[in-house]
Amino acid sequence: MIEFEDVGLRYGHGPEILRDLTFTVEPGSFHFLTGPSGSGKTSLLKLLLLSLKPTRGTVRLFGQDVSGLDQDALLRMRRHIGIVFQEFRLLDHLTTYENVALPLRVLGQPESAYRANVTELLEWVGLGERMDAHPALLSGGEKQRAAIARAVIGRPDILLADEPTGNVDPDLSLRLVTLFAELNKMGTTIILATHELPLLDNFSFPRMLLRDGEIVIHD
Ligand SMILES: Nc1ncnc2c1ncn2[C@@H]1O[C@H](COP(=O)(O)OP(=O)(O)OP(=O)(O)O)[C@@H](O)[C@H]1O
Repeated sequence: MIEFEDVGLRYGHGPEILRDLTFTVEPGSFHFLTGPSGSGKTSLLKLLLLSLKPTRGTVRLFGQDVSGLDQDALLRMRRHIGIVFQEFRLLDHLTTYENVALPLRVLGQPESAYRANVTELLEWVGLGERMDAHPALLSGGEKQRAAIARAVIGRPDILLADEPTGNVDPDLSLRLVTLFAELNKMGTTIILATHELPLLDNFSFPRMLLRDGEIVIHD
């Protein structure tokens, strides 16, 4: 599903910040991406999200070398990938329900086609009672669950998460990763970047450890 072969990335004329990345992610798997601050986790997620192109090597997603794809094909592929950003990126002028429904609205779906799915998903992530609230009134954990719901409403094949537990207490962190694990059980491939190593010990998923731009452990 995801194949990297000797991938390198540099920003502008700067040094290579990702080097010699060669790995495969099988469909339906769950990987933690970890490593110290500045090791390149966010940059690697951007390559996976197709918002950055590698400066060398080959990235294959869904069996296709992404370097040969035109803008339309990249956008089509991008629809199969969901992302949860650390800073939520919810729109304050929309309700929680409207934020989660937004990706479907943008695709032109009528509300009658998605209302029941959005409501069901919000109930599943524990926001059934909060769906009419605006994000400013949600707690950090509620915002994060809304961001997760928005990322998965379009049923992406791959879900990327950048430090999704960055702003919440350890108990809630554990519950959020458990939520990702439940999504994974339903078939979504997940790559979750975090530097919270103790949290990972609660789960047996393989870890990719980035150090100075290279993967040093992938088990
Ligand atoms: N747009 C950019 N232009 C130039 N250099 C960048 C850019 N974005 C990131 N970098 C550099 O690339 C390196 C990797 O950064 P990246 O954000 O990918 O690491 P990270 O592991 O996600 O860090 P953190 O855990 O602190 O978020 C760092 O040295 C950073 O300064």
